[in-house]
Amino acid sequence: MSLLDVSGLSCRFGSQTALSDISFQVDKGEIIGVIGSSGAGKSTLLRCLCALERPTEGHILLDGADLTQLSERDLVAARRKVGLVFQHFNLLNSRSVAANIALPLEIAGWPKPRIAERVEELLALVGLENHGHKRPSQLSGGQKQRVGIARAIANSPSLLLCDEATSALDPHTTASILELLADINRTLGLTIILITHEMEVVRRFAHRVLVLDHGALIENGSMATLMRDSRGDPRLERLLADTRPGLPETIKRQLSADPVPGGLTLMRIVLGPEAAKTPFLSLLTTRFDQQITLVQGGTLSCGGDLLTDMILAFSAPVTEPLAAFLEQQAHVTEVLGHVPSDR
Ligand SMILES: Nc1ncnc2c1ncn2[C@@H]1O[C@H](COP(=O)(O)OP(=O)(O)OP(=O)(O)O)[C@@H](O)[C@H]1O
Repeated sequence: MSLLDVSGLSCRFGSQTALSDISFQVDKGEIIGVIGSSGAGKSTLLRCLCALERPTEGHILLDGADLTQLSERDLVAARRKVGLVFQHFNLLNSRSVAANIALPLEIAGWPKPRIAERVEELLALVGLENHGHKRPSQLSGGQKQRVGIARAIANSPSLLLCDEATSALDPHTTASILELLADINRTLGLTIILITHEMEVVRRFAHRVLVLDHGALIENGSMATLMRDSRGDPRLERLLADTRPGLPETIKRQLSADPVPGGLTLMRIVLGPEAAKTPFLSLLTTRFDQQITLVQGGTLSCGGDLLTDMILAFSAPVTEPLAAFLEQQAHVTEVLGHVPSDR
């Protein structure tokens, strides 16, 4: 049984539909990235998943309990199963770092000595051993988010929801927070749903991607699947644009849909984890009478897997045997167009 089973979820505010008939499952230990442009419904989904919003229709089963059917009293207990990490940390500056982390444990009625022990354990887990006595205002943004994460996992939730958890951080700090979350996922087996508008974060961190668009779930798969399905879908192409190798402007200007006599054919090729380990380019050159140039791209880390996402220039028209070979070896092949060879 899945840890989380969302079925037929819709949420409307008057005539405004924020979520429309959404269904997906999440297994224990998965890291899911939820992405979509502004107004796609990400925050509404997050609020439904932590039972802060009652959906208009549908069911949300977390550990077998339907959040949409629970009484207010049972919801309090159910909400403890969901940890929340916020974009702006939401720490209380009137309390020390340790007391911020202790807060959910106090609310849950833990005895004081056990709280102190647990807080020490959590401070060590997030790499803030000697910072417990400080006020949040004395910490950097990355350290504040570490406190936010420690507080969110204090009660050992089944699910950690991260709401734009890295959007207020610089790229270096973002990387260190994602590393911490990946560590927590690996060591504690904690299931994580990360809601963000940053594709790069999803690409590096998530095992699976859910794409929301105008309240509908339009994609649910690995990063490799998303790359394949994005062909010809402007909504997905737009989301992926910043995170994929693109053509330089000078080449783009010369691109034609029709073959150019004596020119080059430009193709986007995505290789899955297995093919990404093979000497793919030399294989192509030796097997087929072609000169092949790497125009852009290389190997990327995608949620723990390696994918190669590249644009290649082929010196001669792509023959049927070559096309068949590419189709068989590559996860995605897409002819982008043709350019003169003296570009
Ligand atoms: N309480 C509300 N009352 C009315 N409309 C709402 C309410 N909450 C959300 N909406 C509408 O539902 C749609 C989805 O909003 P939501 O905030 O979930 O999107 P989002 O993907 O999180 O956007 P953003 O990235 O800008 O935060 C939007 O059109 C929004 O205006």
